[in-house]
Parts: sequence; structure tokens; C-alpha cells
Amino acid sequence: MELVRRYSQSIRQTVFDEEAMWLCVRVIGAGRKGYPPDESVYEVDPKDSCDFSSERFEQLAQIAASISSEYRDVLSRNNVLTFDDLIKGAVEIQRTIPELQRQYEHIVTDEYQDTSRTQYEFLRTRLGSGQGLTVVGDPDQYIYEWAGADIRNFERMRQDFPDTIQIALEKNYRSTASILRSATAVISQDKNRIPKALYTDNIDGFLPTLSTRISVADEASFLAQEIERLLTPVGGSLFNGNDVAILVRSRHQVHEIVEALKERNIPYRVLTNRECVEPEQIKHIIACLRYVANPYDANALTDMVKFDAPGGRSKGIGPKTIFVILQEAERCGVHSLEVIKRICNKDFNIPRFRHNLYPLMELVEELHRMTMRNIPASELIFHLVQRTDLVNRLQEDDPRSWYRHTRKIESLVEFACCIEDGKGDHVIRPLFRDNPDTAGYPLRMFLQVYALASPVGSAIRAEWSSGNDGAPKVTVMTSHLAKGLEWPIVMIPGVNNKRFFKDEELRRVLYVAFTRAQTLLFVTHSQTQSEFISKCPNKQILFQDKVPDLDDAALSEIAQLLGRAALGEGWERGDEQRPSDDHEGYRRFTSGRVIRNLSAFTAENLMSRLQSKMKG
Ligand SMILES: Nc1ncnc2c1ncn2[C@@H]1O[C@H](COP(=O)(O)OP(=O)(O)OP(=O)(O)O)[C@@H](O)[C@H]1O
Repeated sequence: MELVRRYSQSIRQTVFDEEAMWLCVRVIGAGRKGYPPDESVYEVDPKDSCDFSSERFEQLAQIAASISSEYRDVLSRNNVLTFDDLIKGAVEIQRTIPELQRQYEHIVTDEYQDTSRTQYEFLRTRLGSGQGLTVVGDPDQYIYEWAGADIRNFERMRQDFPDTIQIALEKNYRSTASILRSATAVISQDKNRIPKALYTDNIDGFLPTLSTRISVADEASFLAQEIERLLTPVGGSLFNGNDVAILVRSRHQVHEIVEALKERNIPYRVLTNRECVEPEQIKHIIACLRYVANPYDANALTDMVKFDAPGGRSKGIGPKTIFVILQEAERCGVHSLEVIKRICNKDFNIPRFRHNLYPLMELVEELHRMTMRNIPASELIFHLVQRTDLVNRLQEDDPRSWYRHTRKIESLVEFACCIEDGKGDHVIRPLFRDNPDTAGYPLRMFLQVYALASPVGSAIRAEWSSGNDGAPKVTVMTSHLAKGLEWPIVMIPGVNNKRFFKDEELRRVLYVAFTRAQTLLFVTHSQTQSEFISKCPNKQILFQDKVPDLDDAALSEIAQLLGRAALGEGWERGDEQRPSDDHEGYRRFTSGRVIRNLSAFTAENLMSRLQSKMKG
């Protein structure tokens, strides 16, 4: 981004992520004849799409083509780049500016199997010599070919840098041996796969449960029932909702699952997008700062009001209001804050909106004025927390675990202070060529470093959940999004031939889903079982059709694998929560201090602590 900002002839204002792009497309599409109000229509998997007539497809394709061209226009009119544009632009800039080539001696890349050809070019041209390039990747997890990933990058690297040393990381520390065996049985049927001898020293554990149900709803209900059993009383002391993930192949499976969870009052969250689990208060703060830095950032505005309207408890700013504001901004060719101001200044006569938007406008303007005076980000955060009465509201809303969230706020302030103190400057600063003399630099710097440094900066968005009460929740998400993550208990519904058939990429998706599980794995299907499972050699000794019988010995073994206290070490079967959870005396501050006395942890002293952090 910085390369493009600095060297591109036209200075670009902002970068759209997936959600902002989607919103933009919706704004453009709204009002068009034939534009489907149900956005999911565009996400229909072609293999599932037999419900659409060919005429309807034709019509949708035409609408998509015209939206697409208008979309490109909107992007260029507003100086917006997409992520793809950024990469292409950066490669192009590097090609034309020699001093940018071969700039780094060492580059380390994770998830290398997900890189596109352009990304590889980007890496290659930035390197002094091939010796400095280290990549980590798993060809068995190559599941983003449809999004441009190119597995031939492994070969390209070997050709471009003939001295490349290849090291196989074959030891698995994550899963039980039984889970690893079943995952290997699935993936090793891929005849073109680069062979790997995966092994683990972990316990054997339970065979994954493979259950045939009569319908999709029955699959969901079976899994919900099993979750209920595992969370209480069977494994209730060891597991909570956060330990369970239900990984689906497509979002269309979510509905049945959510219904089944609701029926049993099991708290859940459905995660979509690339953003990752991050406390809502932090999302809110970051979104607010992003919006202050760039009022063109539609995504930031959406996030800001999604998590909590700033300026107190001003309710009533929902997606519809935002939608109208963005549409108006697009129509007038101004940013959304300008529209908000016009509404608040009565240029647009929408009294209901005015009332709700006024506190938001005031706060953003206040922060913007501070930003223009180059007030550091830590102080902006402090001001925001104070001004929105965030800590007190957290305490009221979530008396049981509000302190956990406030600690995250402290960490955020600490992080901002680190940047302001210049810690790690030698690494960070060369990456940013933003002019330090222009107004607003400290905030821009903070936001850019935050996005790069923190996995939560670009991390999974809680699209909707059963409540914002901080209670542990079962996660429902797609296997694609689950890549890189892990849970003690993983459930994979819909493993039938319709969703997982001969395509090798789908086999790898299933492999990714299997390998997210640490200790217990459940696989269900209601139509013909996927061939990826039915053709596993020795299937009968890889899976069981029963659910695991978690006796004390089994629970102790599992606890050990998960690094949790074993039975008898501070908790008993039936305890509400394990002691390693977020209880008094167990959680560490990022600073390394352990807070033992939570009674001393109050809203007042949090504010003074934040202040002393900023002074220190
Ligand atoms: N040397 C080790 N000793 C103990 N545990 C380890 C070790 N290396 C990794 N682990 C644990 O194994 C799990 C998986 O590790 P990690 O996420 O680094 O693997 P990965 O190869 O990136 O996995 P994937 O790509 O499948 O997501 C983590 O829980 C991690 O803490």
C-alpha cells in the first residue's frame, strides 16, 4: 500500500476490502430492475444452482456485468484500490524503479500455497538474493485456486533459486493420532499429491465419529445434541462453547445449524469474511479511528455502528441508515461524513436520522480535530474510551467478564504507546513512507502498523451471534475461513457427494477441515456419503459411528493434550468453568504482569492506568 501511495502518480485515498466492495456493489445495484434483494444469490455454488433457470442466470450475468463496469468507475472516481490492484500496482512500480528492487535480504512468507503468481513476482523482485527467501506452505491445503492462488509458485521458486533447500515439517503437534490418520487417509488418495509422512506423538484419542443422518436438519440436530452433551455434564468441566467449531462448506448450510443450536439454547456465533475474533470494543475503537482517518472508508463506518454507536448509547443507526447515507454520498460524489454533517446541519431534512447521527458526528469531528493537531493515537483512544463511557458500559452490560475486554483496551493503548515511543522503529519505519510532516501522520501510522502487526487487524467478523454477552460461543464458519485455526472439537456436516465430490480441491478443503480438530472430530452426511470418505482404505478402523464416551481417564488425556489442568488439579467434573479460563489470577496482561486481585480492577483505575501508560 505504501509503495503505491508513494510512487503511484495519482495518490489513492483508500483501499477496499471484501466487505466494502460488496457494499459498493450493493449500492450500485440497488434500484436496478432484476437486482436480487437477496445477496446470497450471487454466492450460490454453481454445483448447487440447479434451482435457477438458464434465463435467470442470463439475466443475473447481465446485471453483474453492468454493475461490474459501474463498480470500476466508482473505484476510479473515488481513488479506491482493491487488494488485487495494490499487488499489481506494487509489482509494476518495482519493475520501473530500480532502487526498490532487491531491497530486502530476508523475506519470510507463511501460507505460501495461497500466493498468486503476481504475489510471487512481488516477493522475488524485492529480494537481494534467493538465499533470503523462506516460505512455509502446505500443498495439501491449497484451497484458494479459484481466488488466484497458484501452486506452481513452489516450482517457480525452485527454478528461480536452484539452491533452495526443502524441509518437510511432518510432525503434527495439534491433533490426536486418530484424527491425523483419518485426515491422511482422505488426502493421500490424491494421486498428484507431493507425498508426506505425517506423524504425531500425541495420544491416539477417539476415532472420529462418522454419522449418517436422514436429513440436513437431522445432521444439525444431531450435532447440537452432541454439543449439549459435551458441554454439560460429560465434558462440561473441560470444554466450553469456544472449544467447538462447526465447519461448513458453504454458507447455505448455516441456517439449519443455527436453528438447531437455538433450539437447545447453545450460544453461537457465525463468522464470515476475513476478519478474526477480536473483542467488539476493540473493533469499535479501531473502526472509529479508521473512519476519523478516512471518512471515505465505508467499511469503517459500517463497523463503527455495527458494534456500538459512539457518543453514548445512541441507538437507531442500523445498516439501513448507513445504506442510505452511502447511497447519498455516492450520488453527491462526497464522503459519507459530509452527508452525515448535512443531515445534522439540516441540509437534508431527516429529523429521525439527525437525532441518532448527531453524537456520532460530534465525536468524529472532535477526534478529527485532535488528529489534525497530531495528537498521538494512544490519546485518541483514551479520549474515545472516556467520551463513550465505554468502561462503565462494559461493566454494566457484562459484569462477569467485562474486565477481560478492558484489558484488551489496555493492550491496545500499550501497543499504540510502543509505536509512539519508536520501539521497533528500525523495522517499521522503512515500511512507511508517509510524510511525517503532514497532519494526521500519528494516527495513519498507528492504523497501518496495527493492520500489519495484529492478526486481529485483518482478522474474522462476527456476522451475527446469539448475543453480545461475552458467553463462550460455538463457532460456525466455512472451512475456507478456518484455515490456520484450531479447536478442541470440530464438527463437519454435509460431507456428501453433492458437496464433496471428485474435485481434488474439495478433497483438500475437507482435509483442512479435518486438521483443524485437536481432540474430537465429528463428520455427518445425509445424502450419499462423499467418496473422499467412502473410498478411504480401511475406513472401518478410521471412523466410528458412535459418539465418544468421555470417561475420566479420557478427559484427563484430552486435558493433557490441550495443556489444560487435569481432573483433580483444581477442578472437578461438573465445575462450571476450568480454572485456566479467564478467571482471577490466571490471565496475563500483555505487559507480563498477572492481575490477581480483580476487586481492585475498576473503571476508575482503568482510566488512570491508561493515562499512566501513556505518560510512561
Ligand atoms: N514444537 C512444538 N511443540 C509443541 N506444540 C507445537 C509445536 N509446534 C507447533 N505446536 C502446536 O501445534 C499446533 C499447530 O501449530 P501451527 O499452527 O504452527 O501449525 P501449522 O503448520 O501452521 O498448521 P496449519 O497450517 O495446519 O494451520 C499449535 O497448537 C501449536 O501451538
